Amino acid sequence: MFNKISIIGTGLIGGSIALSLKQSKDHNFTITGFDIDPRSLDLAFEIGAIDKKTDSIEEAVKDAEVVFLCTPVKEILKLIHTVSSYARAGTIITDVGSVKKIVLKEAEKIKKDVYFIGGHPMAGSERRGITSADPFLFENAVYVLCPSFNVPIKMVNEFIELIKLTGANIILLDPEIHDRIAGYISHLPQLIAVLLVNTAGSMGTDYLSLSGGGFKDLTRIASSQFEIWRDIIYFNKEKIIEALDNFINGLNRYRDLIKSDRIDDFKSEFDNAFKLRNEIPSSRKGFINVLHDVFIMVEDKPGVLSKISTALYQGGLNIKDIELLRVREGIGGTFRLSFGSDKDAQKAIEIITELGYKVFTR
Ligand SMILES: NC(=O)c1ccc[n+]([C@@H]2O[C@H](COP(=O)([O-])OP(=O)(O)OC[C@H]3O[C@@H](n4cnc5c(N)ncnc54)[C@H](O)[C@@H]3O)[C@@H](O)[C@H]2O)c1
Ligand SMILES: O=C(O)C(=O)C[C@]1(C(=O)O)C=C[C@@H](O)C=C1
Repeated sequence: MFNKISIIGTGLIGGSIALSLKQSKDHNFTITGFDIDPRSLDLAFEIGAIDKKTDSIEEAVKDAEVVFLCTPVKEILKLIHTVSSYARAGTIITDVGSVKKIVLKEAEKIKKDVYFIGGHPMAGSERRGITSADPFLFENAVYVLCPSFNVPIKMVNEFIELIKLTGANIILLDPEIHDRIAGYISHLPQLIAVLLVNTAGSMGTDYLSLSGGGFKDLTRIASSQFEIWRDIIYFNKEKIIEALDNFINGLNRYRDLIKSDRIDDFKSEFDNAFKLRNEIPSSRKGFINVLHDVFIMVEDKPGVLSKISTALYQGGLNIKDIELLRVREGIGGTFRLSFGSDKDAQKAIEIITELGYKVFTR
Protein backbone atom coordinates (compact mmCIF):
# COMPACT_ATOMS: atom_id res chain seq x y z
CA MET A 1 0.00 0.00 0.00
CA PHE A 2 1.13 3.54 -0.72
CA ASN A 3 2.19 5.88 2.06
CA LYS A 4 3.02 9.24 0.54
CA ILE A 5 -0.01 10.96 -0.90
CA SER A 6 -0.31 14.46 -2.34
CA ILE A 7 -3.49 16.43 -2.78
CA ILE A 8 -3.43 19.31 -5.26
CA GLY A 9 -6.51 21.42 -4.57
CA THR A 10 -7.56 21.05 -0.95
CA GLY A 11 -11.20 22.01 -1.48
CA LEU A 12 -14.41 20.01 -1.00
CA ILE A 13 -13.32 16.87 -2.85
CA GLY A 14 -9.56 17.04 -2.16
CA GLY A 15 -10.25 17.73 1.51
CA SER A 16 -12.80 14.91 1.73
CA ILE A 17 -10.42 12.38 0.15
CA ALA A 18 -7.65 13.45 2.52
CA LEU A 19 -9.92 13.24 5.58
CA SER A 20 -11.27 9.84 4.63
CA LEU A 21 -7.76 8.41 4.08
CA LYS A 22 -6.55 9.95 7.32
CA GLN A 23 -9.20 8.16 9.33
CA SER A 24 -8.19 4.76 7.97
CA LYS A 25 -7.15 2.76 11.04
CA ASP A 26 -4.80 0.32 9.33
CA HIS A 27 -2.74 2.87 7.42
CA ASN A 28 -0.61 5.80 8.30
CA PHE A 29 -0.56 8.03 5.26
CA THR A 30 1.57 11.12 5.04
CA ILE A 31 -0.50 13.60 3.06
CA THR A 32 1.01 16.72 1.54
CA GLY A 33 -1.27 19.47 0.27
CA PHE A 34 -0.95 22.26 -2.25
CA ASP A 35 -3.57 24.85 -3.15
CA ILE A 36 -3.38 28.21 -4.89
CA ASP A 37 -5.60 29.55 -2.11
CA PRO A 38 -3.45 29.70 1.06
CA ARG A 39 -6.57 29.87 3.28
CA SER A 40 -7.77 26.54 1.91
CA LEU A 41 -4.36 25.00 2.57
CA ASP A 42 -4.13 26.43 6.09
CA LEU A 43 -7.56 25.14 6.96
CA ALA A 44 -6.82 21.68 5.49
CA PHE A 45 -3.77 21.56 7.77
CA GLU A 46 -5.68 22.84 10.81
CA ILE A 47 -8.42 20.20 10.52
CA GLY A 48 -5.84 17.45 10.08
CA ALA A 49 -6.69 16.61 6.47
CA ILE A 50 -3.05 17.08 5.48
CA ASP A 51 0.19 16.59 7.39
CA LYS A 52 2.28 19.04 5.38
CA LYS A 53 1.46 22.14 3.41
CA THR A 54 3.67 23.45 0.71
CA ASP A 55 3.65 26.49 -1.55
CA SER A 56 5.30 24.73 -4.50
CA ILE A 57 3.91 21.98 -6.68
CA GLU A 58 7.39 20.55 -7.15
CA GLU A 59 7.76 20.23 -3.40
CA ALA A 60 4.27 18.73 -3.10
CA VAL A 61 4.80 15.93 -5.61
CA LYS A 62 8.50 15.12 -5.77
CA ASP A 63 8.32 12.31 -3.19
CA ALA A 64 4.68 11.33 -3.68
CA GLU A 65 3.57 7.84 -4.63
CA VAL A 66 0.04 9.00 -5.49
CA VAL A 67 -0.98 12.52 -6.51
CA PHE A 68 -4.67 13.50 -6.52
CA LEU A 69 -5.61 16.44 -8.77
CA CYS A 70 -8.70 17.94 -7.14
CA THR A 71 -9.12 21.28 -8.92
CA PRO A 72 -11.58 22.47 -11.57
CA VAL A 73 -11.23 20.45 -14.80
CA LYS A 74 -9.44 23.16 -16.79
CA GLU A 75 -6.76 23.31 -14.10
CA ILE A 76 -6.51 19.51 -14.04
CA LEU A 77 -5.62 19.58 -17.75
CA LYS A 78 -2.66 21.87 -17.01
CA LEU A 79 -1.66 20.20 -13.76
CA ILE A 80 -1.34 16.78 -15.43
CA HIS A 81 1.74 18.18 -17.20
CA THR A 82 3.23 20.18 -14.33
CA VAL A 83 2.84 17.32 -11.89
CA SER A 84 4.14 14.62 -14.24
CA SER A 85 7.22 16.72 -14.96
CA TYR A 86 8.13 16.80 -11.24
CA ALA A 87 6.88 13.34 -10.24
CA ARG A 88 9.38 10.54 -9.86
CA ALA A 89 9.15 7.37 -11.97
CA GLY A 90 6.35 5.04 -10.92
CA THR A 91 4.11 7.74 -9.41
CA ILE A 92 0.37 7.37 -9.91
CA ILE A 93 -1.37 10.59 -10.89
CA THR A 94 -5.13 10.62 -10.57
CA ASP A 95 -7.85 13.25 -10.79
CA VAL A 96 -11.41 13.70 -9.55
CA GLY A 97 -12.78 15.77 -12.43
CA SER A 98 -16.43 15.32 -13.40
CA VAL A 99 -15.55 14.73 -17.07
CA LYS A 100 -13.14 12.07 -18.16
CA LYS A 101 -12.57 11.89 -21.93
CA ILE A 102 -10.71 15.19 -22.24
CA VAL A 103 -8.65 14.42 -19.13
CA LEU A 104 -7.60 10.97 -20.37
CA LYS A 105 -6.76 12.45 -23.77
CA GLU A 106 -4.47 15.00 -22.11
CA ALA A 107 -2.90 12.29 -19.96
CA GLU A 108 -1.86 10.36 -23.08
CA LYS A 109 0.74 13.09 -23.66
CA ILE A 110 2.66 12.68 -20.41
CA LYS A 111 5.94 10.81 -20.01
CA LYS A 112 5.63 7.06 -19.87
CA ASP A 113 7.26 6.35 -16.52
CA VAL A 114 4.39 7.91 -14.52
CA TYR A 115 0.91 6.40 -14.53
CA PHE A 116 -2.39 8.20 -14.92
CA ILE A 117 -5.65 6.77 -13.58
CA GLY A 118 -8.60 9.08 -14.16
CA GLY A 119 -11.17 9.13 -11.37
CA HIS A 120 -14.59 10.53 -10.59
CA PRO A 121 -16.24 10.05 -7.24
CA MET A 122 -19.99 10.15 -7.88
CA ALA A 123 -20.69 12.00 -4.69
CA GLY A 124 -20.41 15.62 -3.80
CA SER A 125 -22.31 18.62 -2.67
CA GLU A 126 -23.69 21.93 -3.79
CA ARG A 127 -21.19 23.49 -1.38
CA ARG A 128 -17.56 24.20 -2.14
CA GLY A 129 -14.32 24.41 -0.27
CA ILE A 130 -12.49 22.69 2.55
CA THR A 131 -15.01 23.97 5.11
CA SER A 132 -17.56 21.54 3.61
CA ALA A 133 -15.12 18.59 3.37
CA ASP A 134 -16.50 15.40 4.86
CA PRO A 135 -14.58 12.18 5.63
CA PHE A 136 -17.73 10.13 4.90
CA LEU A 137 -18.63 11.80 1.61
CA PHE A 138 -17.67 8.74 -0.46
CA GLU A 139 -19.09 6.07 1.83
CA ASN A 140 -21.17 3.75 -0.43
CA ALA A 141 -20.72 6.11 -3.38
CA VAL A 142 -19.71 4.91 -6.81
CA TYR A 143 -16.15 5.94 -7.71
CA VAL A 144 -15.47 5.66 -11.44
CA LEU A 145 -11.92 4.88 -12.55
CA CYS A 146 -10.54 5.25 -16.09
CA PRO A 147 -6.95 3.99 -16.18
CA SER A 148 -4.68 5.07 -19.04
CA PHE A 149 -3.61 2.21 -21.29
CA ASN A 150 -0.02 2.08 -19.99
CA VAL A 151 -0.96 1.43 -16.35
CA PRO A 152 -0.08 -2.14 -15.29
CA ILE A 153 -3.03 -4.12 -13.87
CA LYS A 154 -1.15 -4.66 -10.61
CA MET A 155 -0.92 -0.90 -10.17
CA VAL A 156 -4.61 -0.40 -10.95
CA ASN A 157 -5.43 -3.02 -8.32
CA GLU A 158 -3.23 -1.33 -5.72
CA PHE A 159 -4.87 1.98 -6.49
CA ILE A 160 -8.33 0.41 -6.18
CA GLU A 161 -7.38 -0.80 -2.70
CA LEU A 162 -6.45 2.78 -1.79
CA ILE A 163 -9.71 4.25 -3.08
CA LYS A 164 -11.72 1.55 -1.30
CA LEU A 165 -10.48 3.03 1.98
CA THR A 166 -12.78 6.00 1.30
CA GLY A 167 -15.74 3.59 1.56
CA ALA A 168 -16.54 3.95 -2.15
CA ASN A 169 -17.46 1.21 -4.62
CA ILE A 170 -15.17 1.16 -7.62
CA ILE A 171 -16.32 0.81 -11.19
CA LEU A 172 -14.00 0.87 -14.22
CA LEU A 173 -15.41 2.67 -17.24
CA ASP A 174 -14.34 3.82 -20.65
CA PRO A 175 -14.02 7.65 -20.42
CA GLU A 176 -16.46 8.29 -23.27
CA ILE A 177 -19.10 6.04 -21.69
CA HIS A 178 -18.50 7.77 -18.37
CA ASP A 179 -19.09 11.18 -19.96
CA ARG A 180 -22.33 10.06 -21.59
CA ILE A 181 -23.67 8.60 -18.35
CA ALA A 182 -22.56 11.65 -16.35
CA GLY A 183 -24.15 13.88 -18.97
CA TYR A 184 -27.55 12.29 -18.32
CA ILE A 185 -27.41 11.57 -14.59
CA SER A 186 -25.42 14.52 -13.28
CA HIS A 187 -24.88 17.34 -15.77
CA LEU A 188 -28.41 17.42 -17.19
CA PRO A 189 -29.99 17.37 -13.69
CA GLN A 190 -27.73 20.25 -12.64
CA LEU A 191 -28.93 22.38 -15.54
CA ILE A 192 -32.54 21.37 -14.98
CA ALA A 193 -32.31 22.34 -11.30
CA VAL A 194 -30.95 25.77 -12.21
CA LEU A 195 -33.57 26.36 -14.88
CA LEU A 196 -36.36 25.07 -12.68
CA VAL A 197 -35.50 27.51 -9.88
CA ASN A 198 -35.11 30.37 -12.33
CA THR A 199 -38.36 29.49 -14.13
CA ALA A 200 -40.36 29.28 -10.92
CA GLY A 201 -38.52 32.33 -9.56
CA SER A 202 -39.61 34.38 -12.57
CA MET A 203 -43.10 34.50 -11.00
CA GLY A 204 -41.57 36.53 -8.18
CA THR A 205 -39.21 35.34 -5.45
CA ASP A 206 -41.86 35.63 -2.73
CA TYR A 207 -43.73 32.72 -4.29
CA LEU A 208 -40.75 30.36 -3.95
CA SER A 209 -41.15 30.44 -0.17
CA LEU A 210 -44.33 28.40 -0.65
CA SER A 211 -42.35 25.51 -2.10
CA GLY A 212 -42.76 22.12 -0.47
CA GLY A 213 -40.52 19.07 -0.35
CA GLY A 214 -40.92 18.24 -4.04
CA PHE A 215 -39.43 21.51 -5.26
CA LYS A 216 -36.71 21.44 -2.61
CA ASP A 217 -35.78 17.79 -3.33
CA LEU A 218 -35.43 18.58 -7.00
CA THR A 219 -33.45 21.79 -6.63
CA ARG A 220 -30.86 21.40 -3.84
CA ILE A 221 -28.09 21.39 -6.42
CA ALA A 222 -29.32 24.66 -7.92
CA SER A 223 -27.23 26.27 -5.15
CA SER A 224 -24.02 24.88 -6.70
CA GLN A 225 -21.25 27.28 -7.64
CA PHE A 226 -20.80 28.07 -11.33
CA GLU A 227 -16.97 28.07 -11.10
CA ILE A 228 -16.83 24.25 -10.99
CA TRP A 229 -19.69 23.75 -13.47
CA ARG A 230 -18.32 26.10 -16.14
CA ASP A 231 -15.59 23.57 -17.03
CA ILE A 232 -17.90 20.56 -16.76
CA ILE A 233 -20.39 22.06 -19.20
CA TYR A 234 -17.65 23.21 -21.57
CA PHE A 235 -15.78 19.90 -21.64
CA ASN A 236 -18.85 17.65 -21.86
CA LYS A 237 -20.66 19.81 -24.37
CA GLU A 238 -21.54 17.03 -26.83
CA LYS A 239 -23.04 14.62 -24.32
CA ILE A 240 -24.89 17.38 -22.49
CA ILE A 241 -26.44 18.58 -25.73
CA GLU A 242 -27.53 15.02 -26.52
CA ALA A 243 -29.14 14.71 -23.07
CA LEU A 244 -30.73 18.16 -23.33
CA ASP A 245 -32.17 17.36 -26.78
CA ASN A 246 -33.77 14.21 -25.42
CA PHE A 247 -35.13 16.09 -22.47
CA ILE A 248 -36.49 18.93 -24.60
CA ASN A 249 -38.23 16.37 -26.86
CA GLY A 250 -39.75 14.84 -23.76
CA LEU A 251 -40.91 18.20 -22.46
CA ASN A 252 -42.51 19.05 -25.80
CA ARG A 253 -44.26 15.67 -25.83
CA TYR A 254 -45.62 16.31 -22.32
CA ARG A 255 -46.77 19.77 -23.32
CA ASP A 256 -48.62 18.34 -26.35
CA LEU A 257 -50.27 15.63 -24.23
CA ILE A 258 -51.58 18.24 -21.78
CA LYS A 259 -52.67 20.62 -24.50
CA SER A 260 -54.65 17.89 -26.27
CA ASP A 261 -56.19 16.63 -23.00
CA ARG A 262 -54.47 13.24 -23.26
CA ILE A 263 -53.79 13.20 -19.53
CA ASP A 264 -54.25 9.42 -19.22
CA ASP A 265 -51.28 8.96 -21.53
CA PHE A 266 -49.12 10.06 -18.59
CA LYS A 267 -49.95 6.85 -16.73
CA SER A 268 -47.36 4.79 -18.60
CA GLU A 269 -44.84 7.59 -18.09
CA PHE A 270 -45.41 7.58 -14.34
CA ASP A 271 -45.40 3.75 -14.19
CA ASN A 272 -42.15 3.57 -16.11
CA ALA A 273 -40.49 6.26 -13.98
CA PHE A 274 -41.67 4.54 -10.78
CA LYS A 275 -40.14 1.25 -11.93
CA LEU A 276 -36.86 2.81 -13.04
CA ARG A 277 -36.47 4.99 -9.96
CA ASN A 278 -37.07 2.02 -7.67
CA GLU A 279 -34.48 0.02 -9.54
CA ILE A 280 -31.73 2.38 -8.39
CA PRO A 281 -30.48 0.23 -5.54
CA SER A 282 -31.12 2.23 -2.49
CA SER A 283 -27.56 1.92 -1.27
CA ARG A 284 -28.04 5.30 -2.79
CA LYS A 285 -24.94 7.05 -3.23
CA GLY A 286 -24.19 4.19 -5.62
CA PHE A 287 -25.70 1.56 -7.80
CA ILE A 288 -23.66 -1.45 -6.83
CA ASN A 289 -23.50 -3.46 -3.58
CA VAL A 290 -27.19 -3.40 -2.84
CA LEU A 291 -28.09 -2.40 0.68
CA HIS A 292 -31.36 -3.10 2.45
CA ASP A 293 -33.41 -0.05 3.28
CA VAL A 294 -35.70 0.76 6.13
CA PHE A 295 -37.71 3.98 6.17
CA ILE A 296 -38.70 5.60 9.44
CA MET A 297 -41.12 8.43 9.97
CA VAL A 298 -40.04 10.55 12.91
CA GLU A 299 -41.32 13.63 14.63
CA ASP A 300 -39.26 16.82 14.56
CA LYS A 301 -37.74 16.50 18.03
CA PRO A 302 -34.14 16.72 19.15
CA GLY A 303 -32.45 13.40 19.88
CA VAL A 304 -34.79 11.18 17.84
CA LEU A 305 -32.08 9.91 15.58
CA SER A 306 -29.64 9.25 18.39
CA LYS A 307 -32.38 7.31 20.24
CA ILE A 308 -32.90 5.11 17.17
CA SER A 309 -29.22 4.67 16.38
CA THR A 310 -28.40 3.84 20.01
CA ALA A 311 -31.12 1.15 20.08
CA LEU A 312 -29.82 -0.31 16.81
CA TYR A 313 -26.25 -0.26 18.08
CA GLN A 314 -27.35 -2.03 21.27
CA GLY A 315 -29.12 -4.57 19.07
CA GLY A 316 -25.78 -5.27 17.36
CA LEU A 317 -26.77 -3.64 14.05
CA ASN A 318 -24.48 -1.63 11.85
CA ILE A 319 -26.11 1.19 9.87
CA LYS A 320 -24.38 1.25 6.48
CA ASP A 321 -25.92 4.44 5.17
CA ILE A 322 -28.33 7.05 6.37
CA GLU A 323 -30.26 9.79 4.62
CA LEU A 324 -32.86 12.32 5.64
CA LEU A 325 -35.32 12.14 2.78
CA ARG A 326 -37.95 14.68 3.66
CA VAL A 327 -38.44 17.05 6.49
CA ARG A 328 -41.24 19.43 7.24
CA GLU A 329 -40.41 21.85 9.99
CA GLY A 330 -42.44 21.30 13.13
CA ILE A 331 -43.88 18.06 11.79
CA GLY A 332 -40.99 15.73 11.15
CA GLY A 333 -39.54 13.73 8.35
CA THR A 334 -38.52 10.38 6.92
CA PHE A 335 -35.12 8.79 7.39
CA ARG A 336 -33.73 6.04 5.26
CA LEU A 337 -31.41 3.68 7.10
CA SER A 338 -29.58 1.03 5.07
CA PHE A 339 -28.30 -2.31 6.30
CA GLY A 340 -25.95 -4.88 4.85
CA SER A 341 -28.45 -7.75 4.79
CA ASP A 342 -32.17 -8.36 4.73
CA LYS A 343 -31.82 -10.13 8.10
CA ASP A 344 -30.34 -6.96 9.66
CA ALA A 345 -33.05 -4.81 8.05
CA GLN A 346 -35.78 -7.07 9.51
CA LYS A 347 -34.18 -6.93 12.95
CA ALA A 348 -33.96 -3.13 12.66
CA ILE A 349 -37.68 -2.97 11.86
CA GLU A 350 -38.45 -4.91 15.04
CA ILE A 351 -36.24 -2.68 17.20
CA ILE A 352 -37.55 0.58 15.75
CA THR A 353 -41.17 -0.54 15.94
CA GLU A 354 -40.64 -1.37 19.61
CA LEU A 355 -39.47 2.22 20.13
CA GLY A 356 -42.88 3.31 18.84
CA TYR A 357 -41.92 4.65 15.39
CA LYS A 358 -43.65 3.98 12.12
CA VAL A 359 -41.34 1.91 9.90
CA PHE A 360 -41.73 0.69 6.36
CA THR A 361 -39.68 -0.91 3.60
CA ARG A 362 -39.98 -0.46 -0.11
N1 LIG B 1 -18.41 19.29 -5.94
C1 LIG B 1 -18.83 18.10 -6.31
O1 LIG B 1 -19.97 17.70 -6.02
C2 LIG B 1 -17.90 17.21 -7.09
C3 LIG B 1 -18.08 15.83 -7.05
C4 LIG B 1 -17.20 15.01 -7.75
C5 LIG B 1 -16.15 15.57 -8.47
N2 LIG B 1 -16.01 16.93 -8.50
C6 LIG B 1 -14.88 17.50 -9.23
O2 LIG B 1 -13.88 17.78 -8.25
C7 LIG B 1 -13.08 18.88 -8.67
C8 LIG B 1 -12.97 19.86 -7.50
O3 LIG B 1 -14.25 20.30 -7.13
P1 LIG B 1 -14.58 20.79 -5.66
O4 LIG B 1 -16.04 20.74 -5.51
O5 LIG B 1 -13.69 20.11 -4.67
O6 LIG B 1 -14.14 22.33 -5.78
P2 LIG B 1 -13.60 23.29 -4.63
O7 LIG B 1 -13.73 24.67 -5.17
O8 LIG B 1 -14.23 22.98 -3.32
O9 LIG B 1 -12.05 22.93 -4.54
C9 LIG B 1 -11.14 23.18 -5.57
C10 LIG B 1 -9.83 23.64 -4.94
O10 LIG B 1 -8.85 23.72 -5.97
C11 LIG B 1 -8.07 24.87 -5.74
N3 LIG B 1 -7.40 25.20 -6.99
C12 LIG B 1 -7.93 25.75 -8.10
N4 LIG B 1 -6.99 25.84 -9.08
C13 LIG B 1 -5.86 25.33 -8.56
C14 LIG B 1 -4.55 25.12 -9.06
N5 LIG B 1 -4.22 25.47 -10.31
N6 LIG B 1 -3.62 24.57 -8.26
C15 LIG B 1 -3.94 24.21 -6.99
N7 LIG B 1 -5.15 24.37 -6.44
C16 LIG B 1 -6.10 24.93 -7.23
C17 LIG B 1 -9.06 25.89 -5.23
O11 LIG B 1 -8.39 26.96 -4.56
C18 LIG B 1 -9.93 25.04 -4.32
O12 LIG B 1 -9.45 25.02 -2.99
C19 LIG B 1 -13.73 19.43 -9.91
O13 LIG B 1 -12.98 19.02 -11.03
C20 LIG B 1 -15.12 18.81 -9.95
O14 LIG B 1 -15.56 18.60 -11.26
C21 LIG B 1 -16.84 17.76 -7.81
O1 LIG C 1 -24.58 17.23 -4.74
C1 LIG C 1 -24.51 16.02 -4.76
O2 LIG C 1 -25.12 15.31 -3.97
C2 LIG C 1 -23.68 15.35 -5.77
O3 LIG C 1 -23.44 14.19 -5.63
C3 LIG C 1 -23.17 16.16 -6.85
C4 LIG C 1 -22.70 15.48 -8.13
C5 LIG C 1 -23.85 14.72 -8.81
O4 LIG C 1 -24.38 15.22 -9.79
O5 LIG C 1 -24.18 13.62 -8.41
C6 LIG C 1 -22.24 16.60 -8.95
C7 LIG C 1 -21.16 16.55 -9.74
C8 LIG C 1 -20.10 15.60 -9.48
O6 LIG C 1 -19.31 15.34 -10.54
C9 LIG C 1 -20.54 14.44 -8.73
C10 LIG C 1 -21.60 14.51 -7.93
